[in-house]
Amino acid sequence: MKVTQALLSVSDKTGVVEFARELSALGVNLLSTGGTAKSLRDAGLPVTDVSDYTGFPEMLDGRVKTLHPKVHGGILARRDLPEHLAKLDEHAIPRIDLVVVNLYPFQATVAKPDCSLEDAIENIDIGGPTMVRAAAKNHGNEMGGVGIVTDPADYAGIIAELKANGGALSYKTRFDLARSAFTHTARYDAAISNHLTALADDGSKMAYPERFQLAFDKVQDLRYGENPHQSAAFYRESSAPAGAIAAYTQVQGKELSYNNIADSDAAWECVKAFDGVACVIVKHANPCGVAVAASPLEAYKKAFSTDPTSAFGGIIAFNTTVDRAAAEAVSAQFLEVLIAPAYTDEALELLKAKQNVRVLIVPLGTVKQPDYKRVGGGLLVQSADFAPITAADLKVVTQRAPTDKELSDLLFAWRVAKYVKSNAIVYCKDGMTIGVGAGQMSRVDSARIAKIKAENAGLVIPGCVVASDAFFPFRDGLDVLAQAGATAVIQPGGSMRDAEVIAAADEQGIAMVLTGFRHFRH
Ligand SMILES: NC(=O)c1ncn([C@@H]2O[C@H](COP(=O)(O)O)[C@@H](O)[C@H]2O)c1NC=O
Repeated sequence: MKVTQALLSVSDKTGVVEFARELSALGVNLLSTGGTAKSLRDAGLPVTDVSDYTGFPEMLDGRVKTLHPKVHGGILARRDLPEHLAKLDEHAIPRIDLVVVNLYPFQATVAKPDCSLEDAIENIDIGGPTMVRAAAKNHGNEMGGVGIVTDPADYAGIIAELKANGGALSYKTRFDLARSAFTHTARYDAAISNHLTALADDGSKMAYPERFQLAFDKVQDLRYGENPHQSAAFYRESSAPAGAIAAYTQVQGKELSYNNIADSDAAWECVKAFDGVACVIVKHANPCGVAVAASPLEAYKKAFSTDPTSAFGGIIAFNTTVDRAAAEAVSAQFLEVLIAPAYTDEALELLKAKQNVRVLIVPLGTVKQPDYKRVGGGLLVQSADFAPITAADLKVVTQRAPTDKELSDLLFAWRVAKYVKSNAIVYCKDGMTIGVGAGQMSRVDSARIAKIKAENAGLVIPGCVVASDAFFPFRDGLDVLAQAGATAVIQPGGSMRDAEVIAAADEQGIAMVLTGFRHFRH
C-alpha cells in the first residue's frame, strides 16, 4: 500500500527537512506540528499544520497537539479490515501511513544538574509516544500498515525503499520499525521511571532509584558461555561510554567468546590505569603480568617475564599504539586477544599471519560507570572503584620512609592490585610485576603464592615492593613478604592489629605506607 500521507512531529530536527523533501517529491502529503511544520515551511515545503487538519488549535502549552481522533483514527485503522476503512470514510478521516516522531528530550533535560521537577515533568512527551505506539501497533501485515520512524538514522533507508518499492514500505520494514519504536518508548519511559523514583521526599536526587530499569542492545549471540554447556550472548549498553571494552572494533580473528570478552574487559581497564606506555597480560580475569616501559615492546617483554607459564593463551592489552616490534613479539606466544587503541599498518600486516588472534581496537577513555553484579534473584549495584592516589596521599607509618624509587614502584603495585582479585598481593620492581597472588581466601597464602610464582619465573624478589589490596589482619602475611626480601609495602591499614603489623615491618627494616582505602575485587 502506497504511503499517501505522513505526519512529522520531531524534537530532534536533524535531517527532517531533507527527509520531508524526498517524501514530498514522492507525492506524500505532509502533516506536521508547530515547530516541525515551521522548519518544513521555511524550507519551502508544502505542509499542513495538524491544527488546521484537525480544526483544533494546539493548546495547553503544547500538551495537546496531535491527540485527536482525526490523527489517531488515521493511524490506527486496520488497512486489512473494510469496516475500519469504511469508518474512516464515514468520518472523513484520511489515512496516515507514515509517522515520523521523536520525543521531547527528557533524558537530556534531567541530565542537567540544575533540572527542576517542573522542567522534568514538562519534558515528558505525551502526544509523541501516543502516536509512536499507535503507529507501531498498527504496523499491520502484508495487506498494509503504518511505518513509524523514531530515529533520524533511518530516514535514508526509508526513502531508498519507498523509491525502490513504488512508494510503499514492506511489511518487514514496518515490523522492524515498530520494534525499534516500542524500544524507543520503553527506554523513554524507563528514563522517566528511573528519574522520578530516584527523587527523595525532599526533592533531592538519590543515587539509586527505587525502581531500576536498564537498557542493553544485543551485539551478538556467543557460541557458548563460561562453559560449553552454557548458552550466552553479549549486550552493549544503549549509552556505552567511549573507552569501555564494549566499544571495541574487531580487526581480525575468530569470534570473541564469553571468556574473551570478560578477560578483555579486565585487561583493558587495568592497562588504562597507567599514564606511561603499559602492557597487561590477563588470564582468568587476573593480571598475570603488568609493566610500564619506554616502548610497547619493552613493556610487553617485562609483563611476559612475570609469569610466562600463565601468559600462554592470555589476553594482552596495550594503552598505546602497537608497533611492528611489539606485534612481532606478542605473535611469538599463543594469545587469545590483543587489545590496543591503535596499531601501525606494519603491525596489522604482521598480525595477519596469526588469523586466529582476535585483534581489537578500543578508544582510550576513563570509564566510571556503576558496577552491577547479578546474585540469585537480585542485582548488586555500586559506584565505580575510582580512587586515584598520588604519593602525597600516602601515610608513612614505619621508621623508614620509602625511597623515591620504592615510592614509584609502590604506586605502580597499588594500581595493579586494584585489578587483581582479592586477596591480592602484588610484588613489583622497576615498573613491572614480579609475582601476583590472586583470588585467595587468605592473605598470607596469597603472599606465599606470589613469592612462589616469582621464584618459578626466575625473578629476583629481594629489593622489590609489595601492594596488598586490603589490610593485613595479622603480621604473618607481612612476615612472608619480609622473608622473601621485599623492602617496602603499600596497604590500606585499618586492621585491629595495625600496630603489630607496623612493628613487624620496623623489625625487618621495611618501609610501609598506608592508602587509607582498599581495593577489594571479587
Ligand atoms: N501533545 C501532543 O499532542 C504532542 N504531539 C506531538 N508532540 C511532540 O511535539 C514535538 C514536536 O513539536 P514541534 O513540532 O512543535 O517542535 C515532538 O517531540 C512530539 O513528540 C506532542 N507533545 C507532547 O506531549
